[in-house]
Formats: sequence, C-alpha cells, structure tokens
Amino acid sequence: MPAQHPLVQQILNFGYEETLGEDAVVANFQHWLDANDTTAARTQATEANVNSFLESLLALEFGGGCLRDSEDEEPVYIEYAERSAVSEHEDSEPSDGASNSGSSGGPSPAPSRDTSLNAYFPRKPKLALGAPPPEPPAAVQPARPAADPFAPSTEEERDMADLDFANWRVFGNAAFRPQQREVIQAVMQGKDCFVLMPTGGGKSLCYQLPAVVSKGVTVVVSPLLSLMQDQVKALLELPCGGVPTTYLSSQQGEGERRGVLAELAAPVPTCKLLYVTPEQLVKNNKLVDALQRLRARGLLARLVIDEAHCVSGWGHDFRPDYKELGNVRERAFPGTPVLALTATATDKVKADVIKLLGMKRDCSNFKVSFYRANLFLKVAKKPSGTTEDGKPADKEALVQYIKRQGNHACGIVYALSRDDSEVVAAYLRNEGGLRAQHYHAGMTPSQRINVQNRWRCGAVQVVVATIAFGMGIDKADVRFVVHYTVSKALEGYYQEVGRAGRDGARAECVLLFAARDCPRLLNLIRRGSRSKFERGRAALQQMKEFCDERDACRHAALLTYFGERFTAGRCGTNCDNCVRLSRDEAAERPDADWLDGEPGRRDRKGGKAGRRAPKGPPADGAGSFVSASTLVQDANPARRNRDGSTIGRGASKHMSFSFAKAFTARRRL
Ligand SMILES: Nc1ncnc2c1ncn2[C@@H]1O[C@H](COP(=O)(O)OP(=O)(O)OP(=O)(O)O)[C@@H](O)[C@H]1O
Repeated sequence: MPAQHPLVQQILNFGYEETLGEDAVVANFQHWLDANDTTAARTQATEANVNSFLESLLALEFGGGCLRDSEDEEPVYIEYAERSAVSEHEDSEPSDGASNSGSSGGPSPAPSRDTSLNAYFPRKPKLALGAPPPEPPAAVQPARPAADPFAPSTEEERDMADLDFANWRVFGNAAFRPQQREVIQAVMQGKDCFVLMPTGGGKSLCYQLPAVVSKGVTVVVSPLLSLMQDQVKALLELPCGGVPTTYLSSQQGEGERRGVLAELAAPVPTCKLLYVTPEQLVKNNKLVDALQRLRARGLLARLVIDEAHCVSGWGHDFRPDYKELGNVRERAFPGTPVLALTATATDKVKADVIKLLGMKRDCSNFKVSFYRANLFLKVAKKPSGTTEDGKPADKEALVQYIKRQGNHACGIVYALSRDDSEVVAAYLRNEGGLRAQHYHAGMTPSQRINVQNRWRCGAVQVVVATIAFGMGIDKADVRFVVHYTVSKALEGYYQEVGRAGRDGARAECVLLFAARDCPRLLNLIRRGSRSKFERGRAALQQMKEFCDERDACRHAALLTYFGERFTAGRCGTNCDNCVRLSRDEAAERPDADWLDGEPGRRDRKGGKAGRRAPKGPPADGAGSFVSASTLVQDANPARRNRDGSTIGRGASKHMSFSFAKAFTARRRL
C-alpha cells in the first residue's frame, strides 16, 4: 500500500497532506518510482530519496515559478537624508600631542586610555526637549578627589569607575548588562576578543564605549549600510552631545568619501568610530592606506567585526568579502587588536572565524546566555478556512490578537513573501482598523525609511514584513512578534523573536504553524544548489520539530540548539509548553480543585499559592492565544527541584526532552 510507504509518510508529514492531498502524493510517488526505474519495495526513505521525491513534488506544485521573495535575503540598503556623516564637533579635538609621535610600523601597541574623557565632550550635553537632566545613579558617580577616603585607590578601581561613568554619562545606561563590563575590560587591555551575545544583548556598547575612552579611531566592519547609518545616527544624536562618528560606503558621493579620508588624515582625527562595509576594507586601497598611516601614528585603536559569523562558510550568512578581512588585517594592520561579535555561531563557526581573522589562539572568549527570560514563546496552530461570517480565519485571529495587545503595543508580523506582507497588512488596516504597514525589499529605499520611521515613533503600530526587516531594527519596546508563517530555520526564528522586548520588559512571540506552509518554504530553499537545498530542508525539518514539540520547554530547546545547557530545565511560565505542563501537573493533583493558585506557583510543600490560573481556551487551539500578561511569571529557581522540575507530585512526569535530545544527536552527526 503506497500510502503506507515510509517515503510517502514523510512527505505527507511535511505538509503535502494539506497542500496536494494524499491521493496526489501517492499518484506522484508512482510517477517518481517509474522515473527512477524502481519499485516501492526496493525504495527506502533515505535522505537522498526524500530530497529527490520532494523536488519532483515541488516541480509539480510550483513548476518553474517562484515566490517573489528571494531578494528579501539580500541586504537592504537605506539612505538617510542627505547629510554629511562627518562629525560637526570641530571644537572637540583632543590636544593629545603625544599621539602624534611616529611609530615604527610594527605591531600596534595596546590602545591607551584617553585620560580626558571630557576632551571629546566639551560641549554642554544636548537634552531631549522637556526632559529633566538625568541624575547620575549612585553607583556611577565620577571618581572623587584624591583626598576623599572613598576615592578609587588603584588604577584598576579608577578604570572601573571611568567605565561606569562613561556608560552613564555618554550612553545614558545606569548599569552594564551581563558580560558587557568584562568584554569592555578585555578590549581595553588590547586583547583579541570573540563575543557571542544574543540579539539585543548589547553588543554595540562592547566596542562603542571602549572607542569613546580609547585614544584613536575604532574601525567597525558592519554588513549593511542601513545598519551602519542607524548606528552612526544614534551615536551622533546621543543626548550627551553625540559621539563623533562617521562611515564610508560605496553609496556615498565622491566628495563625502574624500571628506572621510581627509578626517582620517588629520593629525588627530576627531572621529572616534569609523563604520565601513567589508567591501570597502577589502577593495578600497585609499582607505587601507589611510588606516595604515593612522596605525603608524598609533591612532588605530582596534578593528571590530560585527556580525562576525559572516566570515565563515559554515555560518548561515557567509559573505566572501568578510572572509578576506583576515588577509587584509595581516597584510595591512598586523597586531591591531580585533573584536569579533555575533549573535549566532556554533562552535565550528566560532573556530573558523577565529582562524580566518587571524585572531590570537588564546583570544578572550565571551558567551552570554541566549536565554531571553522576558520573552514568552508560543507556537499556535494557524487557523484555516473562514470564520462564521466568511472572513479568513487566520487573518481574523491575527486582528483579534493585535487588538488584545492594546492600541499602543507595537509589534512585528513576519510573513513569508512580499505578496503576503502586503495582503496581511492591508487586511489588518482595512478589516481590523489597525495602524499596519507592510515592509519588504521590493519597496524603494524612501518607502522603507518612511515605514521604519513611522513605526519607530508609534504612528504605525504593526509592521508586516518579510525577513528584510531584520538586522539593525533596534526598537526597544516591541511588545509582540508574530510569525504568520513558520521561519525557514531556528537561527532565523531566534533572531526574529529577538527583536521583541529589547528593553527587557515582557514581550510575546507567537508562531502560527501550519504544515501547509512548508511546501512553499521548500520551494524557496530549492532555488540554491543541491547541497544548499539539503541543508535547508534539514533546517526546516528542525524548525518543524520545534513547532510540533509539546513536551519540552521551548527556551530549553532553542538553547540546546545553540549549544547551551539550560540548567533550569524549564522556563517556568515563559513558554506555552511549560505553562501547559504546569497546568496539567496542577490538574493531576488531588487537591487541585480547592487550592487557589496559578500555574507553576507552589509553596514549599508542593501546594499551590496565589490566585487560580485563568481558565480559557486551550493554549494551542486554533486562534486561541494565551496572553502572557494574564499569566503570572514564576521562574524562581527556589521553587524548583535541583533538576529543574517543579516541586510537587507528578512534576517530573512531563520532563520529556525528546526534542532537546534529538537536537543534540543531530548536532553530533
Ligand atoms: N547596559 C545597558 N543598559 C541599558 N540598555 C542597554 C545597555 N546595553 C545596551 N543597551 C540597549 O539595548 C539595546 C540593544 O543593544 P544592541 O543594539 O547593542 O544589541 P545587539 O546585541 O547589537 O543586538 P543585535 O544583534 O540585534 O544587533 C539598545 O537599545 C541599547 O541601547
């Protein structure tokens, strides 16, 4: 019976049951057998056969046509309003005569600390209109006079106080986030550093703050022009009066480029950070010459490689020019300290990056936990068909969900294709009365800037976007991210949900899963080489397993995928699975009826405490979204056993880590 053939079963599970239907798959299986001159009995469900059969189905379903979204994987170039990015802080040139002394051209000395931070910020800080001047938090008061017994007594203590002060005074941050201080200290000591920090973890500060307090210019390699421009704009507009920053790209006019090179040629350049694309550093000889001369004067502080995973062919975003950076460094600036930062790198990618960039073998490694405790992760079944009044059920559920978030909660909806993003945004606007706009790489730069700006200021509540709305989108208060279509891979999913809750406050990430979407994704993946297709299919399979999983914590599964052990085991109430498992456990308890409590909240004897969890539709039901705000957070490790299970009877029964185990096994393969 062909329908029972394991190959057919696999394909049906991949969404073809819903798109083509079982009969068509079975019929096509027969065609495929004929074309391959084999029989069902002789055919095994090997990877090669699955891929081959899938390709024949994709050809059947989509023919030679393709969805209009391949371009959305390309970088999106956005030009800001015409403005020279060269700093206007002519009056802020430091009078550091010593730095002019020539250098032998040997390895750069470790960048020295700029002893006079205020030399770069002589002007009165600009403050936002109406905003009261910020008070320095008690912990970051500047160093006191030496006579003061509380003043820093050692150089290290003074450095630390300076870092805290600069963090508050220049960047307006009351404290450092995990690992930022450690990274900054290593960078200041002139060490090569590799930093793996999650999206929104605060990587930029790790090089921006050292750049501010170091002598000379820090060169930052960044993959996207739009990302560079955002960073430059943000630094120039800091309320402290701005950090002198500039950038160089092929999109600038000749005059602007000459201005940047002239700035670098100044005896002591005003700018503290220079952003460049990898292409510029690899191909622009004038730039390399200017930086070499800067280095000879002891004013090239360090080289920063942002999104460093692009260096490695093993990474998911390889860029040939990134790979050349190591050669350029060795040829033109040997010994200049390198700081490589990324939010996504397996051990293999990391080792490759360190090797290709020629970083010291004993370079300092930093890894910040990828656990984002403020994100509530949920996978819900994407509704199909229409509602009672004939409206598309999936879009209607989306409208209702967004309305429940409130008028001011801003969010992102990720859609698969440009068409989808336009159609969904139009539905949210016209049928839901919501302030929604689409965004994709097919729009003109000015259209994209317009949407971004209106979203940033709140005029647009929701952006319905393809993955083009990605790197460099830095809005702190994104309260929800909805995946209207499943992502192609867990890396992408993690980065996309990472756009939510960058301010640290709670945010929801809901993925609407429908197996029927998988064939469309496969069709996109199919357009590369055969090996790329196979890798893409395996990644999609992992994504699908993540969605299908109901017994393991979603945070734990993600962390396991990224090679991190989630020692807590379960997140408490930060994902749909853990909420449901906690609720099931509570329901199993004989005293559950009369105890008044919430999921996951238990007293030390295993009894529940507090208010009862709201009763509602099942967390995974079509169109039924659990609002995280209605759930009480409880990730308090004190309430858990050593193995992370909830204290109380039956707690370990659901501790299935099949998904995590599967991933570990896969990674070993
Ligand atoms: N110590 C801090 N205190 C408060 N806010 C901070 C701190 N460090 C960084 N931030 C803020 O966190 C947000 C994210 O920082 P940043 O853009 O550096 O993240 P990232 O790690 O580069 O993320 P991505 O990978 O998405 O680029 C920014 O709005 C930044 O101002």
